[in-house]
Amino acid sequence: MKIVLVGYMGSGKSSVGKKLSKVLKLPFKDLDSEIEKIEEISISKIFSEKGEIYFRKVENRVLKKLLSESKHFILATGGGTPCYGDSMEFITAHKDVVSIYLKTSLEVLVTRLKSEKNQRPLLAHLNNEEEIEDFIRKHLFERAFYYNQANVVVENSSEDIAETVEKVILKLL
Ligand SMILES: Nc1ncnc2c1ncn2[C@@H]1O[C@H](COP(=O)(O)OP(=O)(O)OP(=O)(O)O)[C@@H](O)[C@H]1O
Ligand SMILES: O=C(O)C1=C[C@@H](O)[C@@H](O)[C@H](O)C1
Ligand SMILES: [Mg+2]
Repeated sequence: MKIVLVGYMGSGKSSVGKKLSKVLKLPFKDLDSEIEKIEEISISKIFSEKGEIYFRKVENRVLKKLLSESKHFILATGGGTPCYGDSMEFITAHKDVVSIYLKTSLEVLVTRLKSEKNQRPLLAHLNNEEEIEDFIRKHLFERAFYYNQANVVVENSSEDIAETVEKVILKLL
C-alpha cells in the first residue's frame, strides 16, 4: 500500500507521516526532502533562485516518479502538490494509493505557521498575524477543492499527533 498525505502547509503531513510510518512499519518519504536531495538545494533557494514555476514542474515530476515505483511507503506531499498540473489526478488514478487529506482549521494553521513562516517561501513575506490569517483563509479556500478529492479526510486540528495517527489507522482498516 502507498499512503499519500495531502493538506495545507502546517497541516501536519510531515509530522503525522513520520509517526504513522513507525506504527505501520512502512518507509517514510517527504516529497519536499526528495526534491531537495535531487536538486541539491533547499526549497527556499529553489523558489528564490529558480522561481515557483520551476519548483512546480520538479514537484510534479518527482511525485510521478515516486508513485510509479512498486515500493510501499508513506509519502508526505508539499502543501501545494495536489493543486498544480495533473498531480491530484495522478494520485487518485493510482489504485494502490490511499490519499489522505489532513484537514486543519484556519485558527490552528495560523497558530502553527506564525512561528514557522520563514521556513515556507510562500509565507515569508507576511508581516503579522492578521496578514498570515488573511493569506491562509484565501489560499486554503482555493486549495480545498484539490485536497477534498483525497480518498479519506482526517481532522488534524488537535495538538496530539498520536491521536491523529490512530484516526488515520482506523480509516485504513
Ligand atoms: N496534531 C499535530 N499534527 C501535526 N503537527 C502538529 C500537530 N500539532 C502541532 N503540530 C506542529 O505543526 C507544525 C507543522 O507540521 P508539519 O511540518 O508536519 O506540516 P506539513 O503539513 O508537513 O507542512 P508543509 O506543507 O509546509 O511541509 C510542526 O511544528 C508540528 O510539530
Ligand atoms: O504550500 C505550498 O505551496 C508549499 C508547501 C511546502 O511543503 C513546500 O512544498 C513549498 O514551500 C510550497
Ligand atoms: Mg511537510
